Amino acid sequence: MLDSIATPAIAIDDLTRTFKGPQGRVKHAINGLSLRVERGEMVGLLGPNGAGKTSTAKILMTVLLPTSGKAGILGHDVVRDPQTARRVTGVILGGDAGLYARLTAVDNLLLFADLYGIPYREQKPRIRDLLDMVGLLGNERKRVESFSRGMKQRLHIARGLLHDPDVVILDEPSNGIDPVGARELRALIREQVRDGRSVLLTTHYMFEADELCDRVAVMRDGTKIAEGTPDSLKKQTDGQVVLTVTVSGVGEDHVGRLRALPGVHSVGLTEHGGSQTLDVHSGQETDVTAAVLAELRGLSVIQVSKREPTLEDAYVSLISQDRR
Ligand SMILES: Nc1ncnc2c1ncn2[C@@H]1O[C@H](COP(=O)(O)OP(=O)(O)OP(=O)(O)O)[C@@H](O)[C@H]1O
Repeated sequence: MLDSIATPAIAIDDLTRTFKGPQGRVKHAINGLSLRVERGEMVGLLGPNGAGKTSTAKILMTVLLPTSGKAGILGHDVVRDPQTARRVTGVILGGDAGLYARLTAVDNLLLFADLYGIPYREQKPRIRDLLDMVGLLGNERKRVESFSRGMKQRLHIARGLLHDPDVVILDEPSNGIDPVGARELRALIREQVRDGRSVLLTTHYMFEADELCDRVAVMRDGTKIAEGTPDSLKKQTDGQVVLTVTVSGVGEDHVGRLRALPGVHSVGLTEHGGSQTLDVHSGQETDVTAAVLAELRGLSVIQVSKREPTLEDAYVSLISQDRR
């Protein structure tokens, strides 16, 4: 049933990958993961640092072997038939790896077109189309070392799509990209699905997953702890409100005391240079505002507001529930 219309774009079954840690201790980077990406679907793989997202992406890219379990791209097993799996897969990474800084954009693409075995006469028109699509025409004769991070990322996309793959794996593509560049990047990613490609996206940016993905899977410690549409995950926080407090001077002891308050489900703390944001999740039936502010007495509270839960809130709630 290889590559038939019923074959999922990506099929991962009971996948495990272990590494030897210090003192020979076995560490499960992936622990029994099963996941499908259907044809024409974009699925987000979310999770905190060390959850196993990149290890999963690497197995799909055929650069890391699984310890057990199976993974296939369009029915091509990544261990038994890595060459075919690679041929149908485009890989788009974040950061500097995978591009030659001293070469121009067009020379980078010509080099990879050779590596992908694209016939010589097709290379130039294909490269021109891709440079046009990612908005780099006019800069194609400049060396990559002179490119901004956003321009490099657009070149990564062109590189990943050179051999016109049906399936695309994006590993944290917008890491370190400024908000305008990241928005352009999201539009480019969205176009890939419109063109009929199937996409697996790993990201730390919840609004990106919410905006782009048909479904998301949340991993923690190598295991999938939740899966569904962004809306279905948000619904799990139905009946919750988030009290957001901009403050400075909050420590772990404050967070611990806030978590213990009656009616509080979870607490998130984000640092932004001089200030901090506390997100306190609670049920609608209990107004925790007064109790929270009492715990923060003596600190400099800048702003207090209430809002509906976002995908990020659902994610934080899932991750902290799993911790308990
Ligand atoms: N080559 C390796 N040797 C030993 N341990 C590894 C290796 N690669 C990954 N790990 C471990 O496996 C676990 C999962 O790592 P992985 O990079 O897949 O997580 P991640 O979800 O992609 O994290 P991040 O969001 O930080 O990129 C981590 O504990 C990591 O330290």
